[in-house]
Amino acid sequence: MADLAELVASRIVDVPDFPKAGILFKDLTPLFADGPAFRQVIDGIVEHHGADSFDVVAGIEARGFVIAAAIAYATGIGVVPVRKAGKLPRETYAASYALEYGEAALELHRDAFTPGQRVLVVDDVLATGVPRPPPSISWSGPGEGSPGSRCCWSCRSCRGGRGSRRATYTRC
Ligand SMILES: O=P(O)(O)OC[C@H]1O[C@H](OP(=O)(O)OP(=O)(O)O)[C@H](O)[C@@H]1O
Ligand SMILES: Nc1ncnc2[nH]cnc12
Repeated sequence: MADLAELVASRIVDVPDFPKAGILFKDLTPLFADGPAFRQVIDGIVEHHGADSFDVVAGIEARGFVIAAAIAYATGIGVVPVRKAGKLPRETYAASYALEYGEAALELHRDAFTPGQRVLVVDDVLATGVPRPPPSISWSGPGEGSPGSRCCWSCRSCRGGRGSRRATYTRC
């Protein structure tokens, strides 16, 4: 796991003051672009959680889609997009939250999950950690209470100018 965390850290580029002054942006595009490294990370996530421990994977727009789709393909399960407001065509559940550098609202189709389904929720970076559903976001309706919330990598010291600039990555 330490090796994997080091691999991830080595493929992330820190971009100061993006998208606004004071934010140290963690750019994961080099990790996504490196086939062997990306595969190792996806396999590591699946191994960490256990391929039999979830029935569906949900990815948070937009960078979470990249990871969720890869996990879904690797495990042969389905993927549910958790989207920014207004993108999904049918009835949704929605929740608003504050990002490290703004506001956002996430939605998912009301019939995205069935009761009792175990959902692996993935995203690329956890900065404030507010929008991890659930329990941070209380999705209601079918499937309520059943998902296991997981963020792939949490990023400490993301906030430029606050504390150390050295980031550490831990799988939760
Ligand atoms: O812990 P937090 O403060 O919530 O920050 C992390 C979230 O912010 C980013 O998404 P963003 O909304 O910028 O969207 P993007 O993936 O479309 O770039 C990132 O991909 C996470 O979803
Ligand atoms: N510091 C950061 N780097 C990359 N993505 C982010 N999303 C929210 N904060 C972020």
